[in-house]
Amino acid sequence: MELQLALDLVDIPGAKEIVNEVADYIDIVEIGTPIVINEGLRAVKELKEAFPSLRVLADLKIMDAGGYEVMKASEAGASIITVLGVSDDSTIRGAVEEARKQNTKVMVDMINVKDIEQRAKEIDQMGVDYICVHSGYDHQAAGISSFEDLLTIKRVVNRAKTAIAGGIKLSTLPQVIAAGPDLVIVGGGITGQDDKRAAASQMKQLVSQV
Ligand SMILES: O=C([C@H](O)CO)[C@H](O)[C@H](O)COP(=O)(O)O
Repeated sequence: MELQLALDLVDIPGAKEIVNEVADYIDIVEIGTPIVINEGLRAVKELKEAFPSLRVLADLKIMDAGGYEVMKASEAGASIITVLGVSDDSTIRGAVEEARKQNTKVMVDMINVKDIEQRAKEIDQMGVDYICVHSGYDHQAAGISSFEDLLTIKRVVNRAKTAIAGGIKLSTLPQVIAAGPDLVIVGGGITGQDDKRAAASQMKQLVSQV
């Protein structure tokens, strides 16, 4: 099981500062959607250059033009790029085709997918690398968690790796780990702590036991 750090509410220097603190304990660093909106793919490029041994995920949440956008993120240094599960099949297939050419990977974010079971089965057949259940900020504010969705995808996904994101904290991590995702994505559960290094270290210790 791997740990991904999601960076959302910082600029490029702030992102580098946090990764400096926690790099020993994370497998993947995510350049979150808000950073991409503020700073563009330059953020992906700069983080990859600063931390070449880490995989960088570009959380573009692609909804259209999958092939083109995966190409641009891959060229910037991303190893994994996100596409939305609510997108048209052609967008997801285009993203997968381009990722294969670029030797990068596609993660499908299931945020706002209504029928998780049915859509996860369909997407799993499209050759994507990860299927991620996700309770985004707005759902978290409404008290919605994606834990039940994780159990669903664990049951029906056979080919892709499974991942979960959205409001995961040290206190909820053991329950998440027990469900057996391949990848756990944590943002505020690390970046919102006074001692980020300690939080990342404790989380890495837990996910590494599996
Ligand atoms: O994808 C995310 C969100 O939609 C903002 O772009 C976050 O990276 C994801 O939710 C993980 O962050 P936390 O919820 O703070 O753990």
